[in-house]
Amino acid sequence: MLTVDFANVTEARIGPDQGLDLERELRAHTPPLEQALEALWARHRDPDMPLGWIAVPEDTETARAALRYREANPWVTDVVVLGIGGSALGAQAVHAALGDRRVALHFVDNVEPEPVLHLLGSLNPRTTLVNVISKSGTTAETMAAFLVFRKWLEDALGAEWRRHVAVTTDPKKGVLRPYAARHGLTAFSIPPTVGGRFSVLTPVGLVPLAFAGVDLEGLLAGARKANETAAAPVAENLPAQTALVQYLYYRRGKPISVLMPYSTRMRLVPDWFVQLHAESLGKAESKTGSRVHVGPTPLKAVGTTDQHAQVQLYREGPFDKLVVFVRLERPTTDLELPAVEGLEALDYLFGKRLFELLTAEAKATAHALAKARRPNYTIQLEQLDAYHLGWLLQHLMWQTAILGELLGVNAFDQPGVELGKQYTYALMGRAGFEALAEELKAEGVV
Ligand SMILES: O=P(O)(O)OC[C@H]1O[C@](O)(CO)[C@@H](O)[C@@H]1O
Repeated sequence: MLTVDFANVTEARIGPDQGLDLERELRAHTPPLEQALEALWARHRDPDMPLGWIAVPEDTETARAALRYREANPWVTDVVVLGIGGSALGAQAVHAALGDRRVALHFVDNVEPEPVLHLLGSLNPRTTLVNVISKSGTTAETMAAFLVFRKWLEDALGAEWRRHVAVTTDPKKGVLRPYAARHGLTAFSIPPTVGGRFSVLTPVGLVPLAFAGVDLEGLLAGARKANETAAAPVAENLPAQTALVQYLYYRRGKPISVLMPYSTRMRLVPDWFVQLHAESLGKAESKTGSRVHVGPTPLKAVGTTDQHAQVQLYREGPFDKLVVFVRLERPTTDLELPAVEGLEALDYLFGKRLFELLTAEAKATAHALAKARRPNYTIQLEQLDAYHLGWLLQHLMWQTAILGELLGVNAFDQPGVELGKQYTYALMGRAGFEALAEELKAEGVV
């Protein structure tokens, strides 16, 4: 089960000035929420709409293909994922939470030379598979990494390098697809209707996660469950409800949305969430073309770790945050805290279990924030497994899409990152970008 405890956003818990009368708000906002859900569901199979992520969990064949690929390549000890943003963050998050470590996954999502060289130096090319992932098949960082790793493989293996590369990209666009065809490389397709940050359950995530031993069918089944809740009436529709709470607080002077799982294993889920919310919702223009400059600022945190780094600010700083906790209801395994003679001051811990302390810390922090009139709600997962993580990820995708509808923006483009990419091309001397290079010179950038 995935449930949400909204007690700490209610007026009863945090006072009328910061709290919501949730029942009233839900009633008042049922029409726009219904409209948002209808708009998303009605177009989710439209080949011209970027809503393919809704149907992705039904595609169990891709998961089977990923598993077959893993089984056909038992020699692999290390998978290097070359990808950035939506082409890396989802798999990284799931891998950190559930990867079994029999095959090591490495993510190259930056172009800083030292870590790349360090990784190359630590790998055996004979047992390494390079999975280059790019929806557009053009991203400079990913392409640069591919140039490096492809040569590294060829230098060590000669013509055999081809068996060590898998390409995951758009079925038609970009430079990778024709290159893969020319060299007979294994290639997986990212459905054109699924944007990068919504693609964790496509081959983008499924191929590396198959090697990491993750239960792919579990992930998809959990995501299908999230779809079920997103199809429910608003009164039982969790993604609609969390989107509404996010929306109302954003409109009421809380521009920052924190995601704080109480789990080191889930520590990278907020990184994935940050891209999801930031690129989807941070927009200059509304769907009707008016200037809006909207978007909650997503912030990442991990409990309990960040209790000792960020919670001071959350509790006493500006009243500008909505904090969302993610808490597990039971551990996968646990540890008892032994009694130690001479440390009787710690006897409140003796005989207790680590998970009990973790849970107490999460509940205590949520309540301490509420006492300081800081709204927060808690997403509760029965346990950390593929099913519940798949459910959470798809829930957050739904929340983002619904929030986009409420804010009146297109949640599926990212025009704001384009100019920076073009300036990079100009600085790197790419043909066709001479005018921009001149502009940069005239403006004193170079
Ligand atoms: O998968 P691609 O096309 O290489 O893109 C990587 C990332 O770059 C962006 O286009 C811009 O940051 C993201 O939306 C995307 O996830």
